[in-house]
Amino acid sequence: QSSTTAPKPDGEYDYIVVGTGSAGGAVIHQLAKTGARILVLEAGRNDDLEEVHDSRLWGAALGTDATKWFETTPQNHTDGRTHLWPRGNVLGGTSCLNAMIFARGHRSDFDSWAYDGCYGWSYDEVLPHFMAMETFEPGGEGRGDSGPLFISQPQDEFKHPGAQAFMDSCAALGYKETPSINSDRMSGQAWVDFNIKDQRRQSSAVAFIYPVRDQINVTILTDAPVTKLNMSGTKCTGVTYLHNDEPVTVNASREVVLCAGAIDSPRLLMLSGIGMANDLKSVGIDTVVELPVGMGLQDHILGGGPNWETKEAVPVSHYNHSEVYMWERSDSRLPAPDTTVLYVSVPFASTGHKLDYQNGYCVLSGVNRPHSRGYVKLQSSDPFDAPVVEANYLKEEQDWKAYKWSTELAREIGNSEFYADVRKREALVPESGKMTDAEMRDYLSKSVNTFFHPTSTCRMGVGEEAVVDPELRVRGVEGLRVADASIMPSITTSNTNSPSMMIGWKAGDMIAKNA
Ligand SMILES: Cc1cc2nc3c(=O)[nH]c(=O)nc-3n(C[C@H](O)[C@H](O)[C@H](O)COP(=O)(O)OP(=O)(O)OC[C@H]3O[C@@H](n4cnc5c(N)ncnc54)[C@H](O)[C@@H]3O)c2cc1C
Repeated sequence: QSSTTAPKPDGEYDYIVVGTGSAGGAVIHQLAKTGARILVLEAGRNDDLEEVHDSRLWGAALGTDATKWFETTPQNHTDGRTHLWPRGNVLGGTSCLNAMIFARGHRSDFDSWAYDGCYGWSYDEVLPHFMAMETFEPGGEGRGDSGPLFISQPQDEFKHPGAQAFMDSCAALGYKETPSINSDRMSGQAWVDFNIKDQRRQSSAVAFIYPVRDQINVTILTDAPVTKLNMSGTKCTGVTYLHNDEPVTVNASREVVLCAGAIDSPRLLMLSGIGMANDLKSVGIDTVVELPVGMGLQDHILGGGPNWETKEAVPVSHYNHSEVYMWERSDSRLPAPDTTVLYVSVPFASTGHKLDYQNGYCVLSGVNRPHSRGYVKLQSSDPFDAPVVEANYLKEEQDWKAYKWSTELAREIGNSEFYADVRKREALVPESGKMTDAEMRDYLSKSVNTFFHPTSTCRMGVGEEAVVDPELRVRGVEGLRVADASIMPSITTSNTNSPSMMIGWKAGDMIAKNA
């Protein structure tokens, strides 16, 4: 872990924001406008790396020091494999690594949060925040036209032929196209919205932090890992972070806002004595406030089974290799989609499978309303020790059903006539294309990959499961909020960048209102 050598912050700060990811960037943007004195501490590096900015290089950013890696425990239902979870370690956090699909979520995601007591978080109430933060290039009802985050769609002249074949296959199977994944109807096949402007990534750093970083009230340190939240009784007074490898204490006169993401936010809370007493005791930490920190972890599965070898090289995507998605219901009795399928213009398999060719395409299959939940726990009281990450993929039978349904749909799409000219053969399945139930279960468990969407480890709510209240204040603690993907009571149906940004934006507004 590197440590900052920038001049030490010597001022007084109203707010300390820990982490500059999807949510943190939006918090900083909104708080900066208030004129309050803000210190931003980011553990990772600066974002001066081409791999982070060129949208076509997104996979390459994973091979740089802008990425750090967590690993799950061996998973019972994924053939005993562990799964690597990359996270952004850079100004802009994981918004600098992600595939740039911009999907807000289904109306029912937010309505269910509100129904469970998270007042202020229903779809109608979060929509103005989604709208305020964006400028949607094509425009339209329910979309923003003056926010700092630029959102576009693939342009006709650059659309990928394999993506077009996906749209045609879905239509031929009877599914209805939707104009945008962020329109009133999320279900159906669509050309995606993405946070890309002129082949450049709109990370939360570029969109939210750059416009305010030179303001006199904003101090930003990168390479400044926070190791602990400082507590005086049950009040959070500030943080300790590493400066020139030395621990330094800084105070916040108003609040500390924790935006370290779904693994590191619960980790920092637990390291500071906020967590489950028995677990903390087992690693030698005294409990200050007992809360179910780390519990409730969710992630989407992204299955990498359905792959096809092609006769020739597949054209290179002008964008991010995944220009089309379809969200659908695995059971027509469901009120909202619980699965996704998406075309990718390169081969992609999980660690459970090996592909023995270069040229190909795949149709990935996702479980987007998972019932399974896991946890994050500390392994020790050392802030740099890896945490225990138990994903519990496919623990609940309902998730198997949804996964099987979406994988079968993905196979149907990839085997359709619309790929007949380019397809050589389907990989990873018997030549007949048919599998027994046992073979299918084996294929599915080997295909499981993460969608890279961990959430819900510091859940917002009003009951015993809640770590933060609907204003995102840590329950029973003064001067401390959490604002990032960890606060989602349940994971959104969508990919998680857009809702994380909204959470940060809304948090900034809520804090500013109380200031
Ligand atoms: C490979 C990949 C592809 C993805 N693709 C998509 C996609 O296409 N669309 C989509 O919507 N989502 C996608 N996601 C998921 C999405 O990017 C994340 O859900 C989202 O960025 C989470 O935001 P966050 O604010 O919660 O956390 P993060 O963005 O991870 O931010 C946390 C920040 O806190 C910092 N931090 C952590 N610990 C400390 C500490 N101790 N001190 C100081 N700072 C600290 C980190 O360095 C980081 O900058 C993808 C993710 C990955 C990894």
